[in-house]
Parts: sequence; structure tokens; C-alpha cells
Amino acid sequence: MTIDNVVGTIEVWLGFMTADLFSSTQNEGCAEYFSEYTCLFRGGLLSRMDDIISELENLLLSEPFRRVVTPAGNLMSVSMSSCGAWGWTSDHAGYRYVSISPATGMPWPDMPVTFYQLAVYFAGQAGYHDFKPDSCLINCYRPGSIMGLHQDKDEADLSAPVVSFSLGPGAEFMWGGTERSMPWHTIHLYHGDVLVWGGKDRLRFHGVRRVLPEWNPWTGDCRINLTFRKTEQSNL
Ligand SMILES: O=C(O)CCC(=O)C(=O)O
Ligand SMILES: [Fe+2]
Repeated sequence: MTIDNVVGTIEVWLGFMTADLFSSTQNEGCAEYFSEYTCLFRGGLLSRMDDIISELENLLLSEPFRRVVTPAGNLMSVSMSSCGAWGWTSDHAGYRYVSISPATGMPWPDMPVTFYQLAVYFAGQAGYHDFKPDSCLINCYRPGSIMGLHQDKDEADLSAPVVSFSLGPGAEFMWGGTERSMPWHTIHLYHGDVLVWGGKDRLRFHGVRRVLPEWNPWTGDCRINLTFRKTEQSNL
């Protein structure tokens, strides 16, 4: 790796870069680094879009997007669906993973093989081998939807990365530190992008500040984000 291609790939990350980055083999298949543990594959999904969208449409028939409330009783602006053995949900009792969809009373739809294989592939390219996601949360951001700064920490296995697919209108993704009070930087996520974070970055605060008012031929005005996680819940 040359200094040129490192510099060319970093949008705003200079403050977070460490000397480790230059000697790291953690994510040597990575396209763009944001740190040693976070990697972006711009447009990584574009060649598979037909398959992804048709699987998505199919699973949304049995598990449509729905809005959930936070434990404090606030309706989230993002609507959600899930597939895989475990689905993330929230209500007055708290944030958690469940194996039965609260909306349908049925197990969540199976995770499509295409989704699973792509998530495993990009995790591997980012240096996270043996990733076996058992949950895929699907978020739909309509114009005006946001997701506040948060950590993904409801998974029992924090050694596995989070693999995130972005579809549809672009978004300003906030990428912060391991404390809420730390400054955050903007990573622009666009249609077809894959972002993978894990290791020391696994508990970084992050969120979506804004979704661009765009119309996308595949998803219309809805930004869809899929996050693959290994939850390793034990009471299945
Ligand atoms: O929409 C995104 O890009 C991130 C979603 C997210 O952080 C989450 O679902 O936990
Ligand atoms: Fe998150």
C-alpha cells in the first residue's frame, strides 16, 4: 500500500488514524479505510442489485416494515424489518433480539442465501474471517428519518463485526468514538456501499444524521440499510 492510496481513500478520518494503519494486515482486502478496523467498499453491491432487491421484496411480503417505540416510548422515525434467526426489536421492555416477530407471531423470514454470502464475503475482505451472521436488521429511512448516535451492543458476541449494506438515497452517516461525547465525523454512504466495522471499532457510536432527498430507481425515496450481526443469543 502506498501513502497515495491511503490518502486518497480517507474522507475525513485523519484525526483517527494511527501508525498501525500503515502496517496493518487486519483488512488488507479493504477498499477504503476509516481506521484499522473499519472498511468501506464503495459500490460493492452494485453488480448484485437485481438479486438483492428481489430477495428484499420477497421477504418484505411476509415481514413488512413497521415502526417500533423506544423504551422511553418514542416512536422511531425509521421503520424496520428483519430476517435470520434473530430480529432486533424495541418496546417499553427494552431493546433486544427475539426469535419470533412481534408483528406476525411467526419466526422471522430466513436470511436469503445471497445476503448471507455477500455479508460473509465483505466481512472476510475486511479481515473478519469466520463471520456467521444470525441476524439481519433492515431499516427503511423515509425522507426526514434519522437515527441518533448509538452503539450496537445488544449482541451477545461483540467479537464479530457489523456488516452494513446501503441501498437507495445517500446518507450522512455519523461515525463517532467509543464515548458518546467524542466528536463524530461524516461518512457519506451511497447506493451499493458496504461498510464493515469490528474489533476496537465495534462499540463506536454511530448514527444517520440525514438522508439525501433523492429518488433511486431501485428503492424510490426510501433509503434501505441492512445490518448483519452475529447476535449469538442462547435461548433459541
Ligand atoms: O442506517 C445505517 O447506516 C446504520 C444503521 C444502524 O446503525 C443500526 O441499525 O444499528
Ligand atoms: Fe447501529
